[in-house]
Amino acid sequence: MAGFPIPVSVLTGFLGAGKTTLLNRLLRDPVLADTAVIINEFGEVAIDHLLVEQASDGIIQLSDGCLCCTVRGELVDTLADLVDRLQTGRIARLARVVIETTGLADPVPVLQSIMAHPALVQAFRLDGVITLVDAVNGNATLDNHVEAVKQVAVADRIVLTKIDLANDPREVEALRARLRQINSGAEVLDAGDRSTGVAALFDCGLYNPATKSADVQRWLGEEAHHDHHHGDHDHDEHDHRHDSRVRSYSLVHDGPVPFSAIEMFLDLLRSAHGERLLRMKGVIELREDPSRPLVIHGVQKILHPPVQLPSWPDGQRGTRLVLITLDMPEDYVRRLFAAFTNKPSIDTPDRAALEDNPLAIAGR
Ligand SMILES: Nc1nc2c(ncn2[C@@H]2O[C@H](COP(=O)(O)OP(=O)(O)OP(=O)(O)O)[C@@H](O)[C@H]2O)c(=O)[nH]1
Repeated sequence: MAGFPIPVSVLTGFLGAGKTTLLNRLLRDPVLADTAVIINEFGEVAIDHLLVEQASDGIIQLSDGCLCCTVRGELVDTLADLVDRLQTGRIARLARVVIETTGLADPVPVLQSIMAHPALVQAFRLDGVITLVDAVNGNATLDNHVEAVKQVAVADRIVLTKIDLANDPREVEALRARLRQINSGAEVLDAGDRSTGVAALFDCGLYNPATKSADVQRWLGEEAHHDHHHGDHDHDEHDHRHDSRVRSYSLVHDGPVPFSAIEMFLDLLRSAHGERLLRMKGVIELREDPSRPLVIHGVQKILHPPVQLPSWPDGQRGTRLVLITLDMPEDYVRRLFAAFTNKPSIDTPDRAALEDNPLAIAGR
């Protein structure tokens, strides 16, 4: 059906980080007409809801005058309901969905619920995760809550809010450095900047409707261009104890890889460490069809149905995977990848050995 899959953006950030404030501002942009806003609200009064409504001119109405849905039950039901309304003509157009998660939420299950649902995965595509971090409380929040670190780790865009309230610019810079350390692939933007608008925050997906092309480099983030990780934490481990649990790194292989090898690599990774794999995205040069890159992305054990692009958009072939992990032994992943791409090092079992007995190399 025309118009599908509908891009979904997930707006997350800790309690009071400024999600609703930013959303209200964004919704004034006419580009966001025909956007449905889903608010994952567990508080008493839906103040967010009212605020969103006030700023809502031009946005579609979902039911009796309400433009946003407040989710208390299942997010998947709300999304399925939106599709149903669209298909039965009760909504004329639905160009985009924005899900504002509750502040305490781990965003990974939200992403999973879209990807794991056979019908929803056809109707929606994940555009990106926008994570807000409060410049005043951000450091303490990251210290105290691993969920906050996860929110930063899985982000495609990070927005620093309340910089105007911060007393010490050096602390803001330290926070900025910390965010880059946790997630070097995501752009870090300032909420107060005029440029931090719709264009900067949406369309993080692989396919960019503005340029009508796929931008692999932008989608994967700069991390993909360095075959090394950024997990060398020179911070005090006591202060930043959660940060070091989260790693983002890229795996790069020049030259084509057989589909079976990639499939087996991903299967092993997901079965051995699925819950530790927060997010994964990548492009693969297939031996069977090297001119058409295979695009994969996944959340934990769930892999979005892979798609093939008609050609290599930026001319740069090869296999590039970006992994964001929690408590996953990076060494294991690198060895596994090397084994399947036939680059065994001296102390790494080769692919045949892995296929014979995959559990024998379970990590360390
Ligand atoms: N000075 C300043 N205040 C801000 C900024 N962003 C948000 N605020 C204020 O911070 C408070 C919380 O903002 P909200 O937008 O409600 O935050 P939220 O993340 O939606 O909050 P929850 O839904 O409770 O998690 C409000 O009083 C906002 O006016 C900012 O950049 N600067």
